Amino acid sequence: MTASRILVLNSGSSSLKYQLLALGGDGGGNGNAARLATGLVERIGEETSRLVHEPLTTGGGRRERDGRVADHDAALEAVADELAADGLGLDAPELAAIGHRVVHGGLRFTEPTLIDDAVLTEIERLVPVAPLHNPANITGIRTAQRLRPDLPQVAVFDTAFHATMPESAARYAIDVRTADEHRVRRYGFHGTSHAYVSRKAAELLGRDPSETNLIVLHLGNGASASAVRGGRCVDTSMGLTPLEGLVMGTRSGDVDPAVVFHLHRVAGMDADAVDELLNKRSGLVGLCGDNDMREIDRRIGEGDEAARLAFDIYIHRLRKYLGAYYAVLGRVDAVVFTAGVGENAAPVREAAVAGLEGLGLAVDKDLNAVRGHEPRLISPEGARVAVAVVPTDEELEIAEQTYTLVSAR
Ligand SMILES: Nc1ncnc2c1ncn2[C@@H]1O[C@H](COP(=O)(O)OP(=O)(O)O)[C@@H](O)[C@H]1O
Ligand SMILES: CC(=O)OP(=O)(O)O
Ligand SMILES: [Mg+2]
Repeated sequence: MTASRILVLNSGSSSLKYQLLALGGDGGGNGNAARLATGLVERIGEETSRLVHEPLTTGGGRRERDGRVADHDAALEAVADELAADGLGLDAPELAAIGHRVVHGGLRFTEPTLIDDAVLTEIERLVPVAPLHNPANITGIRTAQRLRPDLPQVAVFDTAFHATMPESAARYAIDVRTADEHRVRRYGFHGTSHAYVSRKAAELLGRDPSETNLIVLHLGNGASASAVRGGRCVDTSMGLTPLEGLVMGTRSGDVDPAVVFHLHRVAGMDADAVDELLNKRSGLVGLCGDNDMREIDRRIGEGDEAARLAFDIYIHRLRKYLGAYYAVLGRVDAVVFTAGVGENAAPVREAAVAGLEGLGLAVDKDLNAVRGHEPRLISPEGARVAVAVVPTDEELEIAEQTYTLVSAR
């Protein structure tokens, strides 16, 4: 059987990550998916944009291009050129569909969805509740439609996995009529990652996912925790928007909502100014000027007080959610770390569970220091609760969901 190619686009506020995969054919690694090319365009809109492209099957090496990429439209054009140079262009007949990561799907979208005008309008309507993400996702979709109007375009939503949250976790304790009228509730994000990592973690533990309870910590630039019972999400730390919960690279996570009125009344900041403060000038960058955990780690090593305090605040919040989700689940089989920080920052993992032996939680120092791309346990042998590192792969998950949907048409 010949494979179908799926191009996956993950458009962030200032970046475009992409992967081209072949699915449904014979052979190939990773189940039956083979990765053909991967890359990213970062710092879109700045003078110092950079494109990194890596063909994975042609034997050609990794290519980097520096120079301004004005917007997401130009970014996708540049990616299309790189793919074409490898004989993997968007005009290839093997290309079966384009899968898009869409961050906010609201109440309506809880499954992978074929994109038409009505779907696009609904994704646009959700821009106010995902202001950093949905606009970039929409540009990605429009450009892809322009380049290949004949191809199915599929949206895979970050919110979908969290649709199973019970009302007790999904509702805020505010006036019900106001909440319902404006659809103010907790949606949760990074769901594609939480779902993928939950399945992989159960596999690593040798357990049936339907009988496995997990706390999944997706710690990237954006960060969120999920409580997963038997493969279904029962609580997650992000809410109406991807601002609630953990301390992130540039986002505050939880604050007293009165901070917003206070800054309005005493500092004259309007809604947009506070929005910008909490989303872009808070979190690690607001606390110490850096949002990259590698840099923070280096500064801590030099005795930098601000970096130390930023790290401590980050860890304190993470531990609070760990404790909360332990109580939500009652029985926990594993705590699972994923995404850029979770997969790479051993000091974060160590500090997150330090002193929690009473809860059955510990990391083995040597196992925690191991680096790698495979799912692995880092808890001591025989530990009551496993602690694991499971690399996420949102692109593979989106490709598989996209392939399943278009193959069934
Ligand atoms: N080797 C590393 N050590 C510590 N932290 C790392 C390392 N590599 C990446 N990170 C962290 O991961 C973050 C990016 O995570 P990622 O999951 O790629 O985020 P996003 O998908 O939101 O762009 C970086 O900002 C940095 O803090
Ligand atoms: C929803 C979200 O926060 O996504 P990211 O981590 O990619 O910014
Ligand atoms: Mg991410």
